[in-house]
Amino acid sequence: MRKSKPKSKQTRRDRHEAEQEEISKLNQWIDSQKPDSGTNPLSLPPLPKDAPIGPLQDDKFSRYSGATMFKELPLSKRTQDGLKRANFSKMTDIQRASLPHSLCGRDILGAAKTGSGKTLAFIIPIVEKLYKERWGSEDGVGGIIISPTRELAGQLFDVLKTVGKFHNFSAGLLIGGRKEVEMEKEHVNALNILVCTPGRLLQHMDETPNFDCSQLQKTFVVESCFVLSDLSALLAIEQVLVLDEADRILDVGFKKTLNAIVAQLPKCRQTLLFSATQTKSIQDLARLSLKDPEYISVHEDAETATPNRLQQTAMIVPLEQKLDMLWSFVKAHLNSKILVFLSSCKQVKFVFEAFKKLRPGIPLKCLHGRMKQEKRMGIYSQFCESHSVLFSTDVASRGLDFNKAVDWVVQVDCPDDVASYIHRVGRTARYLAGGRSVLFLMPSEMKMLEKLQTAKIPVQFIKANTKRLQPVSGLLSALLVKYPDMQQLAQRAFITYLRSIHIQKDKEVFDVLKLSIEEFSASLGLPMTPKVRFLNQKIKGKKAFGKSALLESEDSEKEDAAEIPGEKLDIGNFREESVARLKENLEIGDSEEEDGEKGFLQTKNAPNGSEAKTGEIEDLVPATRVLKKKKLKINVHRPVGTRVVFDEEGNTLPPLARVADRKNVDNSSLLDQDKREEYYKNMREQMKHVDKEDKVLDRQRRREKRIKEKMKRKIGSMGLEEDGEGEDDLSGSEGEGRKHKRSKIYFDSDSDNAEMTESKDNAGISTDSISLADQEALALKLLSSMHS
Ligand SMILES: Nc1ncnc2c1ncn2[C@@H]1O[C@H](COP(=O)(O)OP(=O)(O)OP(=O)(O)O)[C@@H](O)[C@H]1O
Repeated sequence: MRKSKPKSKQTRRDRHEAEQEEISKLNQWIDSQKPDSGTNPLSLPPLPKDAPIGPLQDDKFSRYSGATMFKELPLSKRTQDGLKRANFSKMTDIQRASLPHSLCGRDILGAAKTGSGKTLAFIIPIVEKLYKERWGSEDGVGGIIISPTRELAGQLFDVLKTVGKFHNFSAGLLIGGRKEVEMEKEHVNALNILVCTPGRLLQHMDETPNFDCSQLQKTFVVESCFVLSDLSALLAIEQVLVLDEADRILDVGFKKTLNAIVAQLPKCRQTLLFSATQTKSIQDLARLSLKDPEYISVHEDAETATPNRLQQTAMIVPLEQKLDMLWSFVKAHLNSKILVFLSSCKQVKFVFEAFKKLRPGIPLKCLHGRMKQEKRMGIYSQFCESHSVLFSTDVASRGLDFNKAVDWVVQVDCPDDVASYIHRVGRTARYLAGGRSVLFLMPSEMKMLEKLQTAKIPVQFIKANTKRLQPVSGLLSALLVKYPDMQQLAQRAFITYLRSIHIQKDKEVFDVLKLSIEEFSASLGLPMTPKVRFLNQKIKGKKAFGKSALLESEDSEKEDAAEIPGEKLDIGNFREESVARLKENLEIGDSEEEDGEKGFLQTKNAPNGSEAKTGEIEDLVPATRVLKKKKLKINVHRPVGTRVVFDEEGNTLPPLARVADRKNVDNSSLLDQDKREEYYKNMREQMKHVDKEDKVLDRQRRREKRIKEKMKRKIGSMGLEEDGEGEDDLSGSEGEGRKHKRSKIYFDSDSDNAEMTESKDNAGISTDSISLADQEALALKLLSSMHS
């Protein structure tokens, strides 16, 4: 926000008086023209053109409810200047409907389609409120905006800086994953507006000296962000709490953190909640102590729940063809900006690394919750700038407004529910822009299509043209042999995907037993299907999984534990609620790591009914402090060095039982580990051999080519016409021959794709990639050796 220049005493006094006068006029204007509670300003006719704005004769003021332009609202000149400078002049529907109410201090529960301008609808009231309260640096924190993800918090902070450019407030971005927490603690009390993620806010509430919210009297909550004002100042008069993506912040994943935050806020506050998929749960609203909130849902009666300019399609893609389809899609849209959603961090990592090595011809990026914060922010900014493909988990699904519009949203893995679908596709077609989306559905997930249609989401079902598929599984097999690290990534992707399906709440859509597991494993390039312990019982007797000689993977076991701490048991035995919690934990892991850790602690109670109950009781009593990582209790009576092992039901096993059990039942794990090593060793040998052969062949081809070119030149110099078709015949290597092939077009390819040349295929690609010709030759060899 603006840095004030040194001014003379007189100038400061004059300015102060002018501001005082402006504030007094604004307050009179707001008071005299207040819309009635419960009315919808959108239903009022717009002000007549050229009608006077603001103070009229006889101490009257113009009507601001029903206004269509920002300049018709009772806003300070500083805010008006900030809006003008950012070229915001005409209000969107949600702004028109909510601002007249929020400016006069009411609590708001706002819902509007994605990309419809909800951010300004809560930033403006905060800035205005603090201005009218004459909030200054010595007053401390006056408003808090809470966002579920760090990237979204960063984006909201930027909007705040834009609108508040001409104000004198100080504002701070407090998000997890940053090392400067100590420095933050020193400055946080001097900030007027905080934009933060829930975990970091709570950390400051708990750890920062004098960071005391008990003085808060008013809070606005907007769209899954909270804005709380002045946490520390003794003279704090009013505060604003904003929740952006409110339904997300209010759901189970953030429950404890939010309860702990709210417990430290005074009950009397203005609260603004906004989301494209707003909560209507009375319990949620009670938790926030909303007072007669204005429920503003501007698109409730709209024909569709998604933006009108969004073209949405869905198609059936069997699990084992998802990567082929994605690859074909990317290759057909090399000039687009594409956002690809996958279900877990591991999926994202694997697909990103694999595709990067296969060089599709467009820069690739990935974003997930396990990345370092600086990297996350860097990727987010880069994706704003350039045409590229961003593989992401749901961490990018809400609120983000990528600067240069996203052309396509591709949902490779089915969203958890309708709300999640709405937010994901909402990353495109923002404000007045158009956009397209495609959803891959497995045959077993077709119920999702029905649910979308019931929720007024116009998804057009299209048939995939499988003839145009460009298969990649062969290439992936080759990659896995060449890069041992990729084997691990593939295995982890495989297991976490199955787990993500297994723990889904909506069993009508998600059924892990309907998945073709072996084919899926092969499609990732894995030579054998890793054994998934949690599916063991279900696999037995099921035809779909029947014939596989499953390989137990110790690595994958570790990975499972890392994904969901405390979960070593058969999730199938969990109560529905516990499963829901696990799922939440997975999600939180993506959005807010520190919260995620806290959530994980709940799962330890899950297998045991009574302990789970304790967790429920805890939920009801707002903690003053959300649990940090639970300290391990040391059992002093346990002999040093003994390992406690749990069976699939959660019972402890005697120390040697597991070994004995393995002996009796299955010692294939160790054998298979050896087999696997052997297999990869053989593969590497074969690859070396194939490599040698290829080199010889290549040399031979090049020699032939040189000879032919020489002959051609000779013929040319003898005055004979050159035969155009002969050129193709002379093209030396297979790879070069392919260079002249056009990339296949799949779906509605971009108009300019057809111009794409092979040289573009090298853009943004890592140096350790292998050429397409090499890959294909290798893949063929491998496949034939695998079948023989
Ligand atoms: N009055 C306006 N005039 C012009 N552009 C606007 C206006 N209001 C918002 N925008 C632009 O519209 C885009 C979407 O706005 P915003 O991010 O606030 O949407 P949203 O409703 O919060 O979306 P989501 O539900 O995805 O969070 C932004 O690029 C923003 O700059």
